[in-house]
Amino acid sequence: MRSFEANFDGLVGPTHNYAGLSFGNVASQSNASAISNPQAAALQGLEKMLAVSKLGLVQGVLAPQQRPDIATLRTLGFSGSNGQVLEQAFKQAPHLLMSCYSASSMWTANAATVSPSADSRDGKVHFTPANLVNKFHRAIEPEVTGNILKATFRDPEYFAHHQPLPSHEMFGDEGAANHTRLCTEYGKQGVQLFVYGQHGSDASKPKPSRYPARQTLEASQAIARLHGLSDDHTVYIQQNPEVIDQGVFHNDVISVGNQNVLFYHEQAFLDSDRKLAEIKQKFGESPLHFIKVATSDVSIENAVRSYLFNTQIIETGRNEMAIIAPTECQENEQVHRYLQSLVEGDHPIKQVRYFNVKQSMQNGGGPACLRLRVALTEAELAGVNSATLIGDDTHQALSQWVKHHYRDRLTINDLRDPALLDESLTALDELTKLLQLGSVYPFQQV
Ligand SMILES: NCCC[C@H](NC(=O)CCC(=O)O)C(=O)O
Repeated sequence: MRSFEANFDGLVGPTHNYAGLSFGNVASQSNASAISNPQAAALQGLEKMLAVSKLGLVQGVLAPQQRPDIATLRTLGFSGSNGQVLEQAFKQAPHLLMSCYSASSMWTANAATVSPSADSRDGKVHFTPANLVNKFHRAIEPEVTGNILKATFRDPEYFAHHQPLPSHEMFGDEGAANHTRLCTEYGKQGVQLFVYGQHGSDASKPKPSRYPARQTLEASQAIARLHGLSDDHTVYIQQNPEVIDQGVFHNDVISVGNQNVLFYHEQAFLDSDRKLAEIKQKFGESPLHFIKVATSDVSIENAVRSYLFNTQIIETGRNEMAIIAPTECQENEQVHRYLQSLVEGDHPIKQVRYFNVKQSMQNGGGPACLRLRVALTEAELAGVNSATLIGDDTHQALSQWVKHHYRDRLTINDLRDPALLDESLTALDELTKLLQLGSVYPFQQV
């Protein structure tokens, strides 16, 4: 049966703003308090989705979270009418208000880890929502993420949905941003790479000193167990703590893989040679391309600034791939030069396409952060909620919905405005109808 990779991008929510919430994420910190444009952000994302679907890939969309998360604000002791809750939080603890308003669920690479049926013992596609415990504004995502995933990947015959891992730093889990799968064909047994930032239960092991490591080995191991993966086809690699300290807060800021290609910076991993040999041995005899980028070609600073590795490598034909890169890669002289030479190399990557996702980039999310990859067979695709799949019609309907409901300017001061809450919930209620999701949001369940 035909198999392929589908990409499910996060739809940017109506409250997209720059709050400087992510310590260790250079872009988020340096754009704290900048003025955002939620409408442009959502439309940029939708343009990318349509373009990828026109390249022949199956493209879907995942709905955003309910923001503001008024229930969490109430749990934290703010009370009265919704307007009073917002005003009290704004005055007493603005960082909590900003957290409960964040549109961070747009980065669906952090929504979950996904294992395709070809690798799982029970032959199902497995999903585990990431607990995102390292950042408060993201730790409030997993429950609704689980609802949205279940409403999107609906058919229990094909899809297994797990609970997020326990909310403890020992099991810090950031989802697919720290996970890559190599394979010969999407529907054949592949090798899953789990890249972790630190050991959760052994303080003597290497770890970064300046910025947090968000993913633990213990979390990755638990997911491999839940998804029924075999040890013979699973590799755990530690991320180099030195690059985390330079702003590489997820592995997908320093490496990306697709099919038989692993594209990575020479400083990405600890114990690189041994780990790459393990991947090769577990991958088997078929050709495997390790594309290593030297520091002399692209510095870590330029990799972090341009998001060279936060690109999507997609299949465009038999053994032909394209890179979907942010326009920041074109604007960075060293990276642009590198990409021009890359497509001449002896490997399947033949072209680079640039996309403007600047609204997301300014918060540290590139093209790859915006998508969750789900390898599927034809039969599994038939079990997906078809209203969430992107084609011209859905693209148009969603773009109109965005233009109708979203503001084109948002500052931190606007978050105290109760009208923003009403606008946001009205928009989301309509969205659940457009995408046929049912009542996935807390405000729809009371
Ligand atoms: N995969 C990309 C994730 C980017 C995300 N940024 C943020 O949450 C920034 C939010 C803000 O600062 O307003 C993060 O760091 O987890």
